Amino acid sequence: MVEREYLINDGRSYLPPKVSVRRQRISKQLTVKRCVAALLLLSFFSITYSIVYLSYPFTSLIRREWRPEPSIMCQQMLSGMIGRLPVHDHRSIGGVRLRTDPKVLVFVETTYSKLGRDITELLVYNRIKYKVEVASKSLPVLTNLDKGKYGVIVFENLHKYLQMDKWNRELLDKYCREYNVGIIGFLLGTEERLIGSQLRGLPLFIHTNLRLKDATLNPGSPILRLTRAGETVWGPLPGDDWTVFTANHSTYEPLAWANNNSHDWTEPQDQETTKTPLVTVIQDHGGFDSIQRVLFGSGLRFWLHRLLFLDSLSYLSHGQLSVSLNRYILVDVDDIFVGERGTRLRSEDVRALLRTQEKIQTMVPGFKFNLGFSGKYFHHGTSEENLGDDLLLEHVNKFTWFSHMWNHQQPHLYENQTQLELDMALNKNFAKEHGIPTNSGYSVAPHHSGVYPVHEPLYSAWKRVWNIKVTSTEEYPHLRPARLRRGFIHRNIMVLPRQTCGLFTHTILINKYPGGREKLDESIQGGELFQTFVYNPINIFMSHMSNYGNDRLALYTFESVIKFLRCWTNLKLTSAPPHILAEKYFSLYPEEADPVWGNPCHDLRHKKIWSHNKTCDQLPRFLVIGPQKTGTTALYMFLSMHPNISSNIPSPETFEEIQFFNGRNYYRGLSWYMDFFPLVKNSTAQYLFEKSATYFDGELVPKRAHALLPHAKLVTILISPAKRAYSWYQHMRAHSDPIASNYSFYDVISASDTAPKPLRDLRNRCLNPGRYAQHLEKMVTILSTYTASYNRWVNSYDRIQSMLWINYRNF
Ligand SMILES: Nc1ncnc2c1ncn2[C@@H]1O[C@H](COP(=O)(O)OS(=O)(=O)O)[C@@H](OP(=O)(O)O)[C@H]1O
Repeated sequence: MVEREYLINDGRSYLPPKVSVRRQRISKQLTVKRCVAALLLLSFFSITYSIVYLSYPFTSLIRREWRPEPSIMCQQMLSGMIGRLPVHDHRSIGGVRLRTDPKVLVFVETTYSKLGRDITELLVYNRIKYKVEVASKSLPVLTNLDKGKYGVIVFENLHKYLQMDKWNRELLDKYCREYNVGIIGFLLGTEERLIGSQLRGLPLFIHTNLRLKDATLNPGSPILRLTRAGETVWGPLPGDDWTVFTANHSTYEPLAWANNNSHDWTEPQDQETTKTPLVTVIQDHGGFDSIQRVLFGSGLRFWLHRLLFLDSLSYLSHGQLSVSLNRYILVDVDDIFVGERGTRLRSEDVRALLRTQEKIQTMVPGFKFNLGFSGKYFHHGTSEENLGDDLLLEHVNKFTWFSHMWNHQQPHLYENQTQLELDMALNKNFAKEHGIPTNSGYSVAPHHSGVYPVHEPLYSAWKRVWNIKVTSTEEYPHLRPARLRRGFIHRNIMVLPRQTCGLFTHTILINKYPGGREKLDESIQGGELFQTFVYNPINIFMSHMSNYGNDRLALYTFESVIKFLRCWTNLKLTSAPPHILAEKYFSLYPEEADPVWGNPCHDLRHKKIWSHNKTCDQLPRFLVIGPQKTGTTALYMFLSMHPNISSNIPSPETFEEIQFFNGRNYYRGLSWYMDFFPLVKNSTAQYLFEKSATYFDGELVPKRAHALLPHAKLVTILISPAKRAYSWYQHMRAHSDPIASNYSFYDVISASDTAPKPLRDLRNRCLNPGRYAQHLEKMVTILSTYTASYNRWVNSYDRIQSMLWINYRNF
């Protein structure tokens, strides 16, 4: 029977009452069935979900098709020309009369100007020495004993050079000609747009305030050494204040050019400029006034300019300021076996790791991923991830390996050295059982703990259990900025600076990358990561296991950046085991072997990874620095009598003096020093102090004391230098020194430079500490270089002045 529906007058359907009851019954039955079906469906999904969830946590639902693939490709890669073209050696051009270790002289607009800071930071990164002068002041001394002090002169604002007063300009130009030194100048945007304006005194014209795109290099330029030509940086260039050059003389040769990207420029001559490439960096060969120059139409915001700047320094200094083209790479993969379930490596990830490693090996000879393992968490993943663990071990010899902590515990949390060693031994036993090599001599501490600030038990345990020779950290002397990271050697363990690649344990998915995928790509393509490779001859990168599973961001990152480096630079990439890298590092930078102990309490991050047993209350608040024989022992005794003042406990070797900052004791480390200031319960002493009379003339003391105790007061007593010298002579006689016993005081102090060495040594110890003005001046100068601003410099100076204690009666 057909049930009819009637339309009521408002357009809705209406059923007659009898039909409606039957229909309601049917509808009720249907609803029950639907509910049951829905319930069944829901239970099915919940069971399935919990099964999935139990074996793979949420992260396994990652959409793997979004995983980024390294797609960097360039003409030179395609043509197979990479590594075949000769690289310019700037040393072969022209003679120079520079000192062996020339600096760069940088003229800045103000001490705070942005580009000036960019320039000096770049120089610091590349360890190129420099001197900064504010332009328009008088010139610094340019020569020393007929040798030029500066290899290149840089002007943050070229106009400051062009508008220099006649005298200084002539002096500077004369220096450049006579010592064969070149000038680098930057031209930035102007308040009003200049069009075809001539640069004062030069046959060169500029257009300013342009927007540009698509930068290309002149492949024939002799300046290119580090930088490789042949590619184009497509797209808009950073900034809207570019200056471009047009020349009226054959001395000029373009180094880089780009296309106009300014839509608002409608003047007739610009119709031409929109089509012809515009010169953004130009070389002056010196054909006009015998001075070579490289002029930049924008600052260092554009990454390519950073490379061109380094090449210009090299070219204009005739190779005296060239950076090496060799780059060593080591990629540490920390936390092997440690990651959480669902974020670890599966078999397919391990296979991808091997494939990428093979690809990188074709570009970086000797490259192997360096895997840092914590054995306790082996097979702690899902069943698929456990297969990944097995596959890593199947290919154990394809990688290099190093030990993390057995249980990933931070070493500074162990006060008990035996326990620390036992845990390390567990990891070693694990390695032996699973065929992992144990002889790399390299290890890394979880979270950098114990490496710096130094936790002595870690160094001892590393030596005893693993015979560690090398480690690496990003904590010394401070986490940021990266350009200031340095190495040091402690207890024969070489600590290398470690670089970050922009990925951390939590950075596992491209669509969650902080700042978006563009941020990572920017870092790879000319940005921070790319520049890390360019500036550091030895690169040890930190990455984590989770970066190689999931979206495999680390594989993407390293393969991409290596390709990008090959497209844009002539750097020779290679790899070597950590101990070889460490030896190379300290032969390149021998001055870094000496550590500098900072105060862990001045850095939150350092405090966090410092032993809980330590406290900065155990450090002195003032130092009596000498000089010797001025009554320092008497002062030490008088001060110690004061109930609010307490001195160090005596040293078994040097009695009341610790002699930490001036000699070999410094290498015993901070903990050793602090042990001289034990915390005494219920003590009223608020002021701890230390007296070591040899600090006064100790070469390294100002730097070291300032690093550890930047706020400490320094106390010095000055008496007549003659009386001081005589007192020292008597002191040596009293100690039966053979020279003092056999020579008169007059003989000693008047000994010539040809006298026997022991006699000269005694003469020096008598006379040198008494050169008060010299030592105080050095102290002030050193302290001022370690302080950031003028105000702090004044404070440092005051620090010495206020505590200068002149014993007039003895003068
Ligand atoms: N109160 C007081 N005032 C001034 N001078 C004093 C005082 N007490 C000791 N002395 C004299 O200081 C000389 C020892 O100096 P130091 O203690 O600095 O010597 S040391 O460097 O620690 O060995 C030593 O000098 P000489 O006797 O001339 O050798 C001490 O006699």
